[in-house]
Amino acid sequence: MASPTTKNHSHIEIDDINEESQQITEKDIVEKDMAPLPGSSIHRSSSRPQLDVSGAAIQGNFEEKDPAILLPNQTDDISHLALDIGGSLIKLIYFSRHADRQVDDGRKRKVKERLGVTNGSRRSYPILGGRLHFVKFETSKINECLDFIHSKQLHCGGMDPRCWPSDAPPSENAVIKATGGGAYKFADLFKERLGVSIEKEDEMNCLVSGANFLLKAIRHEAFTHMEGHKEFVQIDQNDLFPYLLVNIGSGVSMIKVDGDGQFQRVSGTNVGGGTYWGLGRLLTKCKSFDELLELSQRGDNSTIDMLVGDIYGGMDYSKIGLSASTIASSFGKTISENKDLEDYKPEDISLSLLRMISYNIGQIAYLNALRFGLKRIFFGGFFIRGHAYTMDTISFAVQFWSKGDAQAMFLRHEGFLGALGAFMSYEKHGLDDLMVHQLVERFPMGAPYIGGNVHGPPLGDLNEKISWMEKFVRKGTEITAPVPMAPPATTGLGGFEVPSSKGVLRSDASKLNVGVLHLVPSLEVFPLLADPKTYEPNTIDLSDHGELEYWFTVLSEHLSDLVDKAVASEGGTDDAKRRGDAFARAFSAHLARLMEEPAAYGKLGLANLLELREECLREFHFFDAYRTIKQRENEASLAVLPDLLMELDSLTEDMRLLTLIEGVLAANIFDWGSRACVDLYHKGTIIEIYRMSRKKMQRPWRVDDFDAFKERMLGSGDRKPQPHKRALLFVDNSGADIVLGMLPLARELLRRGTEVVLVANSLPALNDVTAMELPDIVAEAAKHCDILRGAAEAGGLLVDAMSNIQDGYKENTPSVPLMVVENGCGSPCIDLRQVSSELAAAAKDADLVILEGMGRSLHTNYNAKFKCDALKLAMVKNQRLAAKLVKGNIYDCVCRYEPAS
Ligand SMILES: Nc1ncnc2c1ncn2[C@@H]1O[C@H](COP(=O)(O)OP(=O)(O)O)[C@@H](O)[C@H]1O
Ligand SMILES: CC(C)(COP(=O)(O)O)[C@@H](O)C(=O)NCCC(=O)O
Ligand SMILES: [Mn+2]
Repeated sequence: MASPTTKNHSHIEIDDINEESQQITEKDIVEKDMAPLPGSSIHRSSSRPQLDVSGAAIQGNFEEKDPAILLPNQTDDISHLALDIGGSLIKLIYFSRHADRQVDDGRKRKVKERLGVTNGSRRSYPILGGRLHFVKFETSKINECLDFIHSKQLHCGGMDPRCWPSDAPPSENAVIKATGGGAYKFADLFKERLGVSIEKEDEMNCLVSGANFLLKAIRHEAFTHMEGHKEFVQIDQNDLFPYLLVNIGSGVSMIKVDGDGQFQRVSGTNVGGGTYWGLGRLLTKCKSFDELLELSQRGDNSTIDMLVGDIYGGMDYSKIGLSASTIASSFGKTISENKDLEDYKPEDISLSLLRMISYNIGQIAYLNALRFGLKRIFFGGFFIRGHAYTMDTISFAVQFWSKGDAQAMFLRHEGFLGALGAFMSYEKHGLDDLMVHQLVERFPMGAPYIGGNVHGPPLGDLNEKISWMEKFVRKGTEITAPVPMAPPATTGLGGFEVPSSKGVLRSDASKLNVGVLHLVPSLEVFPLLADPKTYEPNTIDLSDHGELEYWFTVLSEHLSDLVDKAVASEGGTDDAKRRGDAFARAFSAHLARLMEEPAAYGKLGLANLLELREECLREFHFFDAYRTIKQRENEASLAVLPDLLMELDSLTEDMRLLTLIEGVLAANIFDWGSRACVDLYHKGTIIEIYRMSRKKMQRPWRVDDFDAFKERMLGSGDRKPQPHKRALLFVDNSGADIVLGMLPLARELLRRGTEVVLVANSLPALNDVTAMELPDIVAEAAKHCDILRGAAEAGGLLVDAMSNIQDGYKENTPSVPLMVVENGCGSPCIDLRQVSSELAAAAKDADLVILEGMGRSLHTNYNAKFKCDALKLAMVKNQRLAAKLVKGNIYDCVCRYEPAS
């Protein structure tokens, strides 16, 4: 019987949030390896501490997912912290180890044995997980930075990452990598205050290795931003170089990048971010950079700038392509009038200044690109600050001067390039070896609200985090989403109109356009994808505003029911209620944030939203909200399974196959993620609903390739086809769905000599069955079925689970095996670019893939093409999706069969 499982979810860490400032700058990124990487291409200085890996041994169980490495001969204290101390801002990156240790159950051991799963794919050494946190401070407030490092003991990183950060004081030779001018300027202060030495890394080198890493390893890193429209650019790793990197910090560096470690600083300009902020501050009396930026949004630069129209009596100078609204001379109007500074609106000054500087940088950048024949220009640095108008202005300049030949692109981690490069220069981290599919982006609870500087000690535990959420939410109006989308507005000739004042630039929020990137070294690309390069998991692209609005409403309306289930799953205690409330607030805030700026967290599809919801639940320690429901439905379904099997066995082969597919589709109605279905459940018992659903299974289904599938399975006439060798069944919900739908189908395949691998979620999501739960369910079902029993035994599934089952069966079929693998996901949808190594290994011999359920086969993968035969089975439990995807109605069914492509 499926029992509620308590998985080890401790890898879901709490992001540190500062209560005092209500600002967070923790941009947790990447987890990383601890082992040195041979042949790594980034520059490494010989003076840096090296890891002594002699005598390295795996500590603990070799079978463990990410066993720690013991380095007995390692003596150096190697810091897990890197800094970029610039003229304006300090960028800090630190590493924290994943605290999780996955449960190493019997199923996993068996699967590894049988499928030959390795730890990670290509490596000869084990990998330690972890993640990088991204923080920034104003350079003028360096003491806050030092306090932060001290409070988190970031400078005391010992070598054993499992107890890192440690409480041990830094040893004599503790070293922190740092780049930027402050690495020189503040070296003594670091020694004095923290007792650590700063090891300086070259700034340009760091910028380049940081940018190369981001462009290669992070899927939605680079984007264009034109006329308010943000579009992510898929970078082909093999066609990245050469490019121009323009880092707009206090000053501006322009670097021609030809490869890893191959670059030349070809130009720069002293008119940069420091100029905007410095001059702006003097001219407007603004107290912060963000205030200045916000002012610009309400400004009208035509009161300050001399426009072409001012010179040409309101006319365009069309002969040379200049519209009347083009700026002829920045600040030019202020000379001809008898006015003082006070007579100008600070808003107008800020805008004029912003345009002046952004255009200028865009133009110089383009000229340098032209000098070297570079088509692509990436802009980084914190001057950009994710600000739509700044990006539009730069893009416009590049487009205007290049006549559309060159393209400006921006980076989501804009200001962290140098710090990232400094971090990567630690020999042991080897971030540059990471593959894009090993990074998973997560969005911490604070993401919708905060960003900015850290003051005071970070938050510690869940309780503090909830209080913070409560306190923050009480402030009501502050929870709005930030960066306004500039409206499409150009004159067609030259120059933008005044930016829209629609929306507000929340000074504290828009900085967090990056989420948390976890490194999961064991993730792999699903080997059976026909073309991983063009594969896009999401069927529904939420960049269509109507679509976005609809799905946001669906998820919002579902929220209270979900909270009820989550709270009940934790015993309905006051603590659970408080957590439930905090979860609802956090998730709603994400939705609000994304409603304002759908691309804030990278390209947004429905699958991302559904996953975000699960992540938010886990963040507030709801590890399995539907556990009781799942258990109840499993029991009810297992009770009727023997009758169903008998009924199936009495049918002819043809009828049986049809009845089995009907059964899968009918049982897919048990979906607690669908509003319509949840309403249904109030109207009858599980078995009644199942029967009703089966009765309604009239063919033809809305998408009905059953006949083609049947022909492949059973042949036609005298032709008896070879059975498939191995089928991967991506299973969906617990209860009837798995027990009365997918297991009987698995049994049929087994009966026909096909090995079956049940592919289930690694973590709970809605009422989906997990890989952990499946062996118990299979064991229970096997009590009623020889085929299942033999196969489960052959697949090593019954070793633990069946230990208390009395043996009453004759082993008359030396079966093909039935196995269970986890898919590496914790969401109702599945992104096949990032699956577990177990699943990747199981896929090697598979020649049939069956995807079941709306999440796995409609919201995601409906359009996926496979190298092998594929069957997609789902009941469409949402009216809009039915109409859009299959031109049908709610409860219509999809049976899509696609032979190997
Ligand atoms: N909170 C902020 N405080 C000061 N400057 C900021 C802030 N946010 C963005 N900026 C802009 O970012 C610039 C600094 O960018 P950055 O990439 O950190 O360069 P640097 O390494 O020179 O400090 C500033 O000159 C300013 O234009
Ligand atoms: C979350 C789901 C994808 C789960 O469906 P399943 O994969 O279990 O068939 C689905 O229930 C869904 O799209 N729900 C939201 C839409 C609605 O409530 O109508
Ligand atoms: Mn489901």
